[in-house]
Amino acid sequence: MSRREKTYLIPSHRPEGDDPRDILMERDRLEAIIESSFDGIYITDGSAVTLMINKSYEAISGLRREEVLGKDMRTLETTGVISRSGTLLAIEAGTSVTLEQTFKTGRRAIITSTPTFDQDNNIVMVVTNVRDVTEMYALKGQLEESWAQSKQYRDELEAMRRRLGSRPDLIAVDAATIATIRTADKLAPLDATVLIVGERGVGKSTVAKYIHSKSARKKGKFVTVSCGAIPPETMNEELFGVARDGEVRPGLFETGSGGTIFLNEVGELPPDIQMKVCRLIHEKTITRVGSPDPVRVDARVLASTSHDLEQLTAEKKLQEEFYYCLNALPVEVPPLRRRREDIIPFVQFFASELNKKYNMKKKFSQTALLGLKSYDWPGNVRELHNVVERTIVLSGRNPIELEDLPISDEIRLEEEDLAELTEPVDLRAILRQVERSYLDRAYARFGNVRDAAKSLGLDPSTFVRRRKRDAQ
Ligand SMILES: Nc1ncnc2c1ncn2[C@@H]1O[C@H](COP(=O)(O)OP(=O)(O)OP(=O)(O)O)[C@@H](O)[C@H]1O
Repeated sequence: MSRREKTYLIPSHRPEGDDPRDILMERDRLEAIIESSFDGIYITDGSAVTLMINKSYEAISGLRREEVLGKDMRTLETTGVISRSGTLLAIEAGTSVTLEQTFKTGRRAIITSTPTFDQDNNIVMVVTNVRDVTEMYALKGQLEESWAQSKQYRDELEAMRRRLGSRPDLIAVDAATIATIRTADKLAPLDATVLIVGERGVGKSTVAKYIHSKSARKKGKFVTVSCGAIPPETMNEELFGVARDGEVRPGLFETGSGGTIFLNEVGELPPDIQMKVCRLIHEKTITRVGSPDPVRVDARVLASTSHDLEQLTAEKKLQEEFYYCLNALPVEVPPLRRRREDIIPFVQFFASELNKKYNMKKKFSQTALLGLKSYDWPGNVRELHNVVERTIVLSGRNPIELEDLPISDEIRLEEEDLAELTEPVDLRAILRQVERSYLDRAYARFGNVRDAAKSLGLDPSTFVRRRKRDAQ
């Protein structure tokens, strides 16, 4: 800044006898204070001609010194350099004026113009404090956007909860799981065979039960047939029942009449049984062992597999007809590692169930939770349940730490996993920004620290301290 500009700063009149060197030093000191202010400062003389602006003003407004220095506020207003002049309003009103100002650069600020009077009550100077609100508006925009987004999520969750209302034990937080549940919702009322596909322990039986609970057959039985667990020699009798020597023993399929039959690991069924199940699906009839008479079984068939049925068909382990019989409406339950947002809710859900069961109050530390979230879970939800149970029962510590997990050796927390841990640091920064905008707004509204602090329930010294801190 040139000397000539500086001479505007200190009024030219001075008491007789003052040393001009002292005055110059005093002026420099004042200059330095104004220049180092975080707020923008804009000073005019009593007739609204610009005397000085500081660096912060340039930064906030995007205007350059030479665009405004020596200019009358009326000119700046009419040429659109600034929207409305606080200085002119303050001169007119004879008191402080606060308003929002837009600059020709598109930036925005809250300004407070305060007139200074001489002994004869003439305005000699107007000092305007300028606070940047561009960032605040950007933040406000971001905040509104995330509000809108979280409202959308809340609505979706709410809708999902309404649908899951009768099944509070069904965890579906990750978008991938929600998509699976949506598909299940569409298929549930159709009374058609659905093939539920997914790795071991992902929740295929759980989805089958869900479909049953949302179907017209929900009041009927849900009969699970563990296809791999029934010895082949007795399978026919167990599934289709026996009618021999006037004695009838109904099989599993018959007990499911009126409800749903769930064929778990359907690929394990031997070929002769596969064709009989096809008949059950298409004609809703079976024949008991020992009798040629058809018996009506009005059941819906759901099936699950963790194998590639197409490959089993190519290998001739699965009859082609049976494959087409099953595969018309497939639903995929993704592995847990592809729906990681479910992991922590699962842990919390299982932990609360197990704490009740064992009368404990164990919790997992945040790092342990992130460790669990980062693990790949080859055994999916079933493995997760086992790990949570083992840890709750065996760990001597509360909260349970990462090292207490039986899988801790296999967990490698990467930086991106820990990003969730460092989130509170970002959050703190965001909160500071929000706090700052509130402090600034209050100050702009009341024009003084005391009232602004009071409006926010703070004492003035805290208000000043926080404002200073948040500005850094
Ligand atoms: N979405 C879910 N909400 C709550 N619990 C679940 C969910 N998915 C799975 N589980 C629980 O995880 C365990 C394994 O689930 P489930 O038996 O449904 O898996 P699966 O895929 O049918 O297993 P498998 O392939 O071994 O037959 C069960 O204890 C089940 O209650």
